[in-house]
Amino acid sequence: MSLPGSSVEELQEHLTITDRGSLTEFLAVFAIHMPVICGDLEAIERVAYEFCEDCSNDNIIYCEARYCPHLLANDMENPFYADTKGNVSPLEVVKAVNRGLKKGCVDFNIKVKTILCCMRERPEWAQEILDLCLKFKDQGVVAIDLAGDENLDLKDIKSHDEHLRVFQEAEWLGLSRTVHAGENGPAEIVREAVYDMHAQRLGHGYHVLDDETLYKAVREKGVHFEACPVSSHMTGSVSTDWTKHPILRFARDGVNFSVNTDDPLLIGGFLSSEYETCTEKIGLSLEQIRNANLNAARATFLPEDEKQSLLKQLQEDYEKSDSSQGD
Ligand SMILES: O=c1[nH]cnc2c1ncn2[C@@H]1O[C@H](CO)[C@@H](O)[C@H]1O
Repeated sequence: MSLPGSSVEELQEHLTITDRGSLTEFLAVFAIHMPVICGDLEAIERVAYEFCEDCSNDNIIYCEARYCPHLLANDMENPFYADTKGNVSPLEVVKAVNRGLKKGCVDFNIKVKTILCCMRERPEWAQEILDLCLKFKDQGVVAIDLAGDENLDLKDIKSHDEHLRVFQEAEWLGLSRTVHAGENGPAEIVREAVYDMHAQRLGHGYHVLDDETLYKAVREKGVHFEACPVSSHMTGSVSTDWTKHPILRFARDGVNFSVNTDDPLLIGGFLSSEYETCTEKIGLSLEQIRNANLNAARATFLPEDEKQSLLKQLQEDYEKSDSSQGD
């Protein structure tokens, strides 16, 4: 295996992004570590298992984690990250992730579901990803996503027809949908995600603010914004001035948004560091962060009864924490 650095600490320096750059630079880091686990089912299962441990250590009680099975597989003619073709299919990848999560959820007393990502640069994978979502609908896969660099699509400001088709089919089949849109791309991609791809949630979505009419419409529609404060800054997707961060406006306007981590390995922190950024840099209040978490629970892709019990648990925990502070 070839990896930069001669110790874990040195490797970490290559993987953790400390300077603000572009989304393209941000995504380029995946090329360092992904070839190491790509096609290695044992490693993939272990990563999924340890992900539960990391979540639990950060006091997370429920999480929807997203990944693209094809990026971890190596059985295609041109594997994305592997140097050579192997025999690990996207199906085997999903099974390995499910095994790791199943065990991890029990051992660390946490609930983790998954969202499978289509990639903007590989529309030819989309149908198989939809098929995998449907196949594993009762085994932890809760939704379909579209990830990747939005600027790739900017030539005609439109996503690939195949992605539109697959998301329309997902809606038709009753599968939940989220789309990375308006992160570094324009408001038009948000419009497309909501109206042409029927996204109930948006990955990031910040640039909706460039179009006030659209902003009003999606706000009224109750579309949920999955904001990722640290990464939004690292990818250069928002202003360098933290106090002008889109989520401040979202919070003020009562927009349905939540606080999430985007690629903890790259940003070198987990959910608590996002909260820290929200309070210390952006200036959100504790109340606003709690509201964001309640929004997150309401916007989960869980069945209604599980959603209600998650909401109840959060509310009870917040009340408990308030009353213990009053003592
Ligand atoms: O912030 C992001 N915007 C767009 N694509 C992303 C972002 N973070 C990660 N990925 C891409 O989506 C895949 C599944 O998570 C990752 O492997 C990466 O290629």
